[in-house]
Amino acid sequence: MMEGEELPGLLVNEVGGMHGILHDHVEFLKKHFCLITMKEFLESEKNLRKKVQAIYLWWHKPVIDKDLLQSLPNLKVIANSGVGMDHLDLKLIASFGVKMANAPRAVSSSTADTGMALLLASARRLVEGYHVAISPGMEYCEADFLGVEVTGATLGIIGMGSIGYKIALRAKAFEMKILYHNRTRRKEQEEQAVGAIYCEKLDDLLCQADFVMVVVSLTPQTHKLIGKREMELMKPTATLVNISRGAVVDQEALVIALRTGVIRAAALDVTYPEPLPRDHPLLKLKNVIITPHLGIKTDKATRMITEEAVENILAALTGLPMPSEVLPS
Ligand SMILES: O=CC(=O)O
Repeated sequence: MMEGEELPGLLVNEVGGMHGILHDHVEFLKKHFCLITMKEFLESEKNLRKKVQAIYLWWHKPVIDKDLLQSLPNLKVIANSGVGMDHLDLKLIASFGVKMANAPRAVSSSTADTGMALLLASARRLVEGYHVAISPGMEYCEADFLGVEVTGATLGIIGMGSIGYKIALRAKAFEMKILYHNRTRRKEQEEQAVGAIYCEKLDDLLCQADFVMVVVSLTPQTHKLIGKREMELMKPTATLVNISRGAVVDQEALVIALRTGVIRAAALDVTYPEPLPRDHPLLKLKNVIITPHLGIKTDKATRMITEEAVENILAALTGLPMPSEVLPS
C-alpha cells in the first residue's frame, strides 16, 4: 500500500457483542483496512458501499445473501472466522466472482482441545461432580459416583482432517486405542504416528468405540449421519462427543438414546438450534454436557483466525494465491 493510498474497505458485522469482531483485533485490522460495520453500511451512501472489497465474518455474521452481494459492486473476497462453511451458499457467492477463505490452521488445536476436554469431563462426570461439591449440606461424594476410565479406552474419530488428527495425537497420550473413519484414508506413516486404525465402514467404528468423537463438516452427506441406527450400534457404555455441527447428529434420536440407556452419555459443543430453547429435553438430562460452541474460543486461536483472515484477504486483493481458499464443491 503506497502512502496516501486509500485502504480497502472491510465490512464486519459489528465490534464486540456476540457476532462482532473482538475489540482487541480492531487495531490490527485497521492497519490493513478501512473497517466498516454493518450499521455504518446500512446507513451509508452508495460511496461507502463501493469501498467494500472484503467481508470478515464473525460467528456467521453478517448474513451473506443475494441482496448483500448485489449491493457490493467491488466485493472480492469473504473470509470466515472458522473452518465450517455450512452457513454459506458457496455457489451463490462464487457466482458473483467473490472468493472465499476459511481458517483451518488457526482453529485446529483449540477445537481438538475442546473435544478432549468434553471427552474427559463426560467420562469423569466433572459437571455433576461440581454440582455435588457446591451443594449445601451434601455428603461429599457417594461411593458409587463413578466415571469411566479414559486411559486404555477405545476412541472412534469420525472425520480425520486436521482437527481429527490433533485429537488422535492427544488421545495417544492417554494410551487410547484409536479408530477412525474418513472419506480418504490417511498415509501409513500418519496412522502409525498416532497408532490409528482405519475403519472403512463407519459401523465397524461405532460398535467398537468407548468414545465416539464427531469431527466431520456438515454437508448434505453428513446431515444426521449419527441417527437412531448408528446409536443402537454403539455400546451401551459408550459416550458420544460432538464438536462438529449439531445437525450431524439426529438430536431427537439422541434424546431417546440417552433416556433409555442406548448409550451412556453425550458431550456436545454444538446443537441445533444454538442455543437450545430453555425447555429442550437435552438440557434436562444428567448424562449430557452441553457447552455453547466453545470450540475455537481461546485467546490465541481467535487472534490467529484474524491473522489468517487478513492473510487470505490481502492475497485475494493482490491477485496472489490464497492460503486457505475454499471453492464450491
Ligand atoms: O465452529 C467452528 C469452526 O467452524 O471452526
